[in-house]
Amino acid sequence: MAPTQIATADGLSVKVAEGSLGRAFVTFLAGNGDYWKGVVGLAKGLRKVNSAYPLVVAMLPDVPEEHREILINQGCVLREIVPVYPPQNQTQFAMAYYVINYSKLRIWEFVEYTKMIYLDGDIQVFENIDHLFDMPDNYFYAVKDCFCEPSWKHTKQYQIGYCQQCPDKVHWPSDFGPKPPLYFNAGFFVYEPNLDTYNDLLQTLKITTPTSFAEQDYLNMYFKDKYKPIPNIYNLVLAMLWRHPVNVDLDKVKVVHYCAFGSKPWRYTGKEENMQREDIKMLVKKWWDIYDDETLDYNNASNVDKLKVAINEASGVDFILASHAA
Ligand SMILES: O=c1ccn([C@@H]2O[C@H](COP(=O)(O)OP(=O)(O)O)[C@@H](O)[C@H]2O)c(=O)[nH]1
Ligand SMILES: OC[C@H]1O[C@H](O[C@@H]2[C@@H](O)[C@H](O)[C@@H](O)[C@H](O)[C@@H]2O)[C@H](O)[C@@H](O)[C@H]1O
Repeated sequence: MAPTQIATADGLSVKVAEGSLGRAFVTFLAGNGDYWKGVVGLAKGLRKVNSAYPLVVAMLPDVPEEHREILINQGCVLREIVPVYPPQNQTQFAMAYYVINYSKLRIWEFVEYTKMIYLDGDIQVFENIDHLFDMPDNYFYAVKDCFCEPSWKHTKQYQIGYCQQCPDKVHWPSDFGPKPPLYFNAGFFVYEPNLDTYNDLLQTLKITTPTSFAEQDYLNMYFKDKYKPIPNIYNLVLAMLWRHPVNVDLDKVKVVHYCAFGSKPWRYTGKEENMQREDIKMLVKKWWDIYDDETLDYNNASNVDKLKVAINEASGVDFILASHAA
């Protein structure tokens, strides 16, 4: 396959063969708000669990230079991406800003990597999950979501109390047509970058009517035949703690997804519903313990860590050149 043209920090232009950079984690960052704190926490969390792979940040052009420098100084490999927008439509997204999440689709273009694990910026990894890269290729691995939060109130599932987390509690009525296929949370997934898939994702999006959970709905439709559920220890959607506690063994959870309303650790006030729960307070503290741990900062990292990043930094685009030149 054609090599990828990349620029190195010293201005040389080199070609990197597709797949030559192997495996990496990747997250998505947009805007000049405070999600960069989530990405710093994620970078430090992956370092704490001694992951063998770097963290790539797919970021929109609106991420300010100050935040980029912080992320570079925390050993992140920054890749600037162009936004992806869905077709113009009157859709009411569950959250208005979800429209920017379609830009996640750009990560299928990162074909200098053979396999990547995508994590939202509001996710923390508390135990090593490198073994997930060894799962068989050609599938889309993710954790089943839950339909019981009010953010689902527009759906038939929510209205009749049906949830894939407890399919025997309320059965799907036969006159509603076929039961919904298994549905994953798009905040964490294992996938393989591929240009054919990437181009088809973008082309298919142009003829797909947007729906309330934006790119999460779209990815569930697109990968419905390749989707393989993995245990929720790899992406604990926090609402599971009060919606389906019997499905959660917190002692075994490796990855926590701070997506419940009011649970973003860097914004936590404890005032929202469920946010005074002891388990929530414990998980928010666990996140802060990593974020505040200076021994986990990149400048205190091992040389192996720095070599890992240096090899991958070569895959950066011109803006790394620009930031060093600034
Ligand atoms: O202003 C924003 C909003 C979202 N995001 C990214 O998009 C992901 C998904 O958004 P969010 O976490 O709010 O979705 P949730 O899983 O909480 O519904 C975030 O984790 C970030 O990685 C971002 O970078 N800036
Ligand atoms: O753009 C749609 C988003 O949909 C998902 O978030 C939702 C989903 O998990 C619901 O089930 C929860 O009820 C809700 O709280 C939560 O925000 C993904 O985590 C996020 O990355 C992104 O794809």
